[in-house]
Amino acid sequence: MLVAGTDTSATTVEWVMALFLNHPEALAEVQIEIDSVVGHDRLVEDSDLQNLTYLQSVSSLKHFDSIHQPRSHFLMNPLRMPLEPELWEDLDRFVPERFGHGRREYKGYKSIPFGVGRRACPGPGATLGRLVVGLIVGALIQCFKWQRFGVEEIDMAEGSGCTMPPATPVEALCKPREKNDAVSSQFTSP
Ligand code: HEM
Repeated sequence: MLVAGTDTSATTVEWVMALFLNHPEALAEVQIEIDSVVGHDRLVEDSDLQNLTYLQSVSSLKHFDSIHQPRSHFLMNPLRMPLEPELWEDLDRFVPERFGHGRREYKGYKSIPFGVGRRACPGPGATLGRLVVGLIVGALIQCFKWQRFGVEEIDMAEGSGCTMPPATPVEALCKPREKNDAVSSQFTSP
């Protein structure tokens, strides 16, 4: 469980934050969404995720291809599926809406970042991966303002390793959002 759940989630959070840093307009939109769904008095919870559709759409872009190497012996290549132009239009464009408003990337099994069938990533309704990444990214955006160090975009080149981390670790500037002081303090409260 530790092995399946740590590097996979940490790497995906890093990629999702990189996407947000390169698309500040999407970051602003998600912050508005979180503020209106969750407010300023409590941290984002798992029951909120179904209503945070734009957050889920952007996160899906990177769930999309940050999968661990499949352990099954079935002859299928989940790493290729998100890169197939026959399955997906405008592959190189940032289009979170393709996953938006309740649409799921699994529809028709066009992408299976969490596997399928009996050995798939477990979870109540949503997979544990989707849940954990949604909660972490949601809390980071709810509580902090994020920006890149400069005008240069975050490098999206892939490094090596079975969870496919970024080639260059993602670095960014962040500062607490003042109106969320009450919520941020929950990070440190016992
Ligand atoms: C973005 C994060 C994650 C991704 C992309 C992901 C992806 C996957 C995939 C593709 C499989 C199926 C592997 C196979 O076909 O053999 C899997 C299985 C599994 N995952 Fe995840 N996962 C993530 C996060 C997590 C988390 C947070 C946990 C637990 C806290 C977790 C627990 C497991 C377990 C226990 C299995 C094995 C299920 C079984 O063999 O019956 N995963 N995951």
